[in-house]
Amino acid sequence: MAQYSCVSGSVGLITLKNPPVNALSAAVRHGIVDTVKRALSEPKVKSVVICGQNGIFCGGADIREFASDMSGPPLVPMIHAIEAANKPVVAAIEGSALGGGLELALGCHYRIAHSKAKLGLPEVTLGLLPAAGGTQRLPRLIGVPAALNLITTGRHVTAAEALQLGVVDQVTDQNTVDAAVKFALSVAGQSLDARRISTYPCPRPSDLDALFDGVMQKVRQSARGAIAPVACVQAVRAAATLPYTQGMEREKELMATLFTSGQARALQYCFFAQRAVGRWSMPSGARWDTSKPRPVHKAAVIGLGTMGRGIAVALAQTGLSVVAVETQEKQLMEAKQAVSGMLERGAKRRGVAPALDGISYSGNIQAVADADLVIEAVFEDMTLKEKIFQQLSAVCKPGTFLCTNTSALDVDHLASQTRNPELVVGMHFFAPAHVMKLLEVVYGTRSSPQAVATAMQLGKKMGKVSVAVGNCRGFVGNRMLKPYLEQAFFLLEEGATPELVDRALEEFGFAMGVFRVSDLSGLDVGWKVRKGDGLAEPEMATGQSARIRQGRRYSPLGDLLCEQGRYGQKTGQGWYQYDKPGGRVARSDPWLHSFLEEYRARHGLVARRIDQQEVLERCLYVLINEGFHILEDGIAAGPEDIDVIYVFGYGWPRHRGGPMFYASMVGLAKVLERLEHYHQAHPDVPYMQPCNLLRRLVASGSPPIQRWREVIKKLHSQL
Ligand SMILES: CCCCCCCC/C=C\C=C\CC(=O)SCCNC(=O)CCNC(=O)[C@H](O)C(C)(C)COP(=O)(O)OP(=O)(O)OC[C@H]1O[C@@H](n2cnc3c(N)ncnc32)[C@H](O)[C@@H]1OP(=O)(O)O
Repeated sequence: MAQYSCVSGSVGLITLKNPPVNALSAAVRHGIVDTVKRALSEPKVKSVVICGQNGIFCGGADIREFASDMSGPPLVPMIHAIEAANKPVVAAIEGSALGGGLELALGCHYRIAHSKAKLGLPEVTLGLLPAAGGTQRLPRLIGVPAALNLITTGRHVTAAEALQLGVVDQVTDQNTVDAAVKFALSVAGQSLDARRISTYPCPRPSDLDALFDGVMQKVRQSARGAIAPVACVQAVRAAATLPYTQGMEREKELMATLFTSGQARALQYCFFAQRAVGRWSMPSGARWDTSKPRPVHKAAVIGLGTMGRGIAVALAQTGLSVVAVETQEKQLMEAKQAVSGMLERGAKRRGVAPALDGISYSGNIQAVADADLVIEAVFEDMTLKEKIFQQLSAVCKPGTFLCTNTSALDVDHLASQTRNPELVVGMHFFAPAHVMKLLEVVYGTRSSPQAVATAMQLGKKMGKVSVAVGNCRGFVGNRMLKPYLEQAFFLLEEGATPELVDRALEEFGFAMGVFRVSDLSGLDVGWKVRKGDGLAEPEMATGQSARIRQGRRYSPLGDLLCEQGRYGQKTGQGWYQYDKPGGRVARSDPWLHSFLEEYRARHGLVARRIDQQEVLERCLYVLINEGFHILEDGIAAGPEDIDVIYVFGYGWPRHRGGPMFYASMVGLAKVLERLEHYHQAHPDVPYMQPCNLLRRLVASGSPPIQRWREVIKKLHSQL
């Protein structure tokens, strides 16, 4: 709703009220229409101020309404009526003015923002465009290049930048509503002819075609198949080339296409999923709202390799006091320099002072004794980690939380090395740890809710999207990755090439296909893991047994490349060739193709034609199938957890909503049918047998993803 009052004798004050972000629900839009009418009709009112309650102007259209009820006054005529008013209307912007919220402000004649306010048109991140005149008014106000930047990226700008761009007229450090009322009094009675943005001519850059062609090319490249950024460029082009009313028609047309697209649904699902993962729960019944985190003032990192350095930087950037420990002297010296450099570069980018003093270094594990929380980040070597956890348990003050940055190892086993297993959790960061947004917080069978709550809160403080998951080999992300990678190897055995597989995945929207990513991260990483699992033994790579390991079909292709010293980008050769070790441009490698042909001949395999559809179905559906197993096992509490992990940690295209959402869009019955088909065609290929939960969901009529938790709950209660 919107509340109306008359203040300072002649100012109509309209306050938007819809906690927590004053989204423009039908009730709020009704409220605005009614209160604006009232303010304009009351003779004593000479000017109007629109503000939002609780320190936030408006978070935009109510996204929840998009999936249900779109009745109520539409935004476009509502904003038009404000702009057409014959009394000055001033927007008092505190907190955020985003999306429809900023479009409402652009319909006002003046905008005054608090210095801490953030403004933006983030619709593109929801698969939409600013369709309440935003694509037509903003370029008229701030010019085409700046408007294109804001609308196609959806980035939020500070009040200072908004002032510099000309989005707002004034920035204040004082009470924004008071400042706006004072301003409204000062402009009462003045002509509004020059204040209606829709009447401005759109500044037309001389190189208009070149500008739009260049932007469109860039946008298409980075959009990776997302359609909203492209539509945003088309809408701004309409502003630059058409009269306002025709531009508005074009905006509406483009919005209609986006609005009904699966991409908008996927991106809006992601928006809510990202928030839902914060409301974590554990099978024990412990939950986010009943588990209190303990404050962390001092944190420590053990091991300053690539991961440890990134974690130390991310911790220091939160303002915590950090102790960084590395027992190898040379590595410690190098790490000190590297961490300082990373902190300095990060601070420069953010325009703040580097947190160099917040971090101290030591070669001795004793230095972590008074830390509130320690993150172990040494090599993935269980024996080494066991030793460190035994030492930490002896050295640390009582109550210190002990976390491991393992990407796959058993958190319960590490906890069993300590005196207080309830204080142990996994904190699985993704490389580079100071950049990547994802954090898997892994609870073991004995982890206390407080330990989980503390790790989740610390993750949030570090700017991470933290997802609480159960303990199993590979947790959620890497457990699902395994069948995906294996499937890609099997496809090569059957006749595919790395180029074909990668092209299919990149056209689907991944930034890089599976083989390019493997080359980038280093083929030796997986090789080491497979060796640790007793799979990649060189003597096994010949004869009949080469393709059967531990009683299961296995492809040794990755191991064979590593035996040749082909570790990927860093050695200049892997699934592709590079111009030099460390080179970035991947080229098709004739050696690799001959190697694959020889391999197939040696094993009596006849190459067949494989199309992109098969690549996608086999790689993605086995990954999804494992996701269903993870839900069935209770390792992830809901599909949102899996989807957030894949979008933020594994480059899954956001506009496809994450693997589980994608499955729901494809149709669960179809996913089941294709898995059954491939399982029958390749009975020895692991991971293709459809999961029980998937069958169960299909049998219950393929309910929408929001209702899967009910089916899972029922399934668990029957076990
Ligand atoms: C043929 C069909 C044609 C259709 C024509 C339609 C014409 C429509 C015309 C115009 C359309 C305009 C589009 C929009 O305006 S889309 C919305 C754009 N706005 C945003 O993207 C902002 C989203 N919100 C945020 O970025 C943040 O929430 C922020 C406002 C910065 C506050 O952040 P923070 O303090 O961290 O709080 P949370 O993010 O945790 O949010 C708190 C809860 O509020 C819920 N929320 C937030 N924004 C919205 C919203 N716009 N609508 C509904 N709900 C919202 C959020 O989900 C949190 O709740 P919960 O935890 O329960 O999920």
